[in-house]
Amino acid sequence: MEDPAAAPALFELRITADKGAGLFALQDIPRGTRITAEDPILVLPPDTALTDYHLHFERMTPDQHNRFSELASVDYTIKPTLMQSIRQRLQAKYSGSALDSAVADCVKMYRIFKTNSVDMGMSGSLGAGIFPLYSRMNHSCRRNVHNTYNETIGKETIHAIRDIKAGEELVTSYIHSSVLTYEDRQETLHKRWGFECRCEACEDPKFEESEQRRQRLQRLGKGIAVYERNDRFLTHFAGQPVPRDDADVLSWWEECVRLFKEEGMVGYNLSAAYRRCSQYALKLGHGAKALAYARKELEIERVCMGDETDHLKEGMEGAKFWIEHLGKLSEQDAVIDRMNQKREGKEDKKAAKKAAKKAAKSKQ
Ligand SMILES: C[S@@+](CC[C@H](N)C(=O)[O-])C[C@H]1O[C@@H](n2cnc3c(N)ncnc32)[C@H](O)[C@@H]1O
Repeated sequence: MEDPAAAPALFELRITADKGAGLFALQDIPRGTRITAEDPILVLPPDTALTDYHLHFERMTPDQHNRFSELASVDYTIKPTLMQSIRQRLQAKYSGSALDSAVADCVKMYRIFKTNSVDMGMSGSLGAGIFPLYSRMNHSCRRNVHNTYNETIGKETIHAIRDIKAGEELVTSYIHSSVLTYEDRQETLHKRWGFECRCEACEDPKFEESEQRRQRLQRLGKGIAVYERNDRFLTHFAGQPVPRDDADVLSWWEECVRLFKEEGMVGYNLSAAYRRCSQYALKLGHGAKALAYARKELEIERVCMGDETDHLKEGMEGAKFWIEHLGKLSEQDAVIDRMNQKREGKEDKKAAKKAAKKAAKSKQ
């Protein structure tokens, strides 16, 4: 078996001029390559209260503590009432200067955790984690890698979503709703991660085209949401054009696919759009088209995650399970077709017999 430690490194950690540390490719990395699959340094359960952070901090080994403490940190403001609650909580254990430093450690830990953590599981259902390499990756609104917590293998993975050249920085997107326009992205990134984004998308000379695509994606998304919730009176989206019927909504999803691809958004958004195309094609009775879209979804899923997707079985979330489902439907259709043919055959024979009898009678 090949020793992974002997393989040439795909990337290295470098200090940048304006973004702190970041990860940089040491060789060309083809689309779909799994760049890392790593274990967390620390995981906090969902909805951990700030007043409980110290419990997790105290449980860390010296090695975990050192790796964690080296990470970047944004100086989030903490309300005086919350500071008071942390203090009260820690008073049971510490006093005097030890109490002051325990409070300071708790705040420090909170800031590092919030700056560097990533959700694990669907909408953070498994909590949030700090991962040694993920936590060193900078943001881009047009990322070149996809990161996800893969529950099947229990690791955070990073995959190349396009061919990456040696020397390029590996950049992911910190924002889930990647169709945010420039202003909204800047606001979110500044508030949460304390920086002004000057990524490829934000500094694009064809900025207007990108902005128009994102605005169009937002409008399509809103119209589709109104149609799919079957609530044309959603006041929030008043005045929003809405697809007329299923054929129309399929064409809207197809436009989303085109725009996501043009924007280089080759991730969850694109695979979800392919799924909707596949579902509407099926609803409209176009089985072959539904399967073709499902295969495209699977291709994107593999690029972003690899093949270990058993955790996506429930509700056919994973593309391979959707494809299996489509296969079963077409098997059922084939059985029904065969039954119909058999029945029609019997009916034809009966009719022929009857006609022959009638002809014989009329000859007599
Ligand atoms: C998860 S850390 C990323 C690694 C970090 N650069 C380091 O030195 O460890 C997030 C922080 O990195 C910086 N950062 C990430 N993406 C950036 C970008 N596109 N422009 C400027 N700063 C960025 C911000 O300070 C942000 O709060």
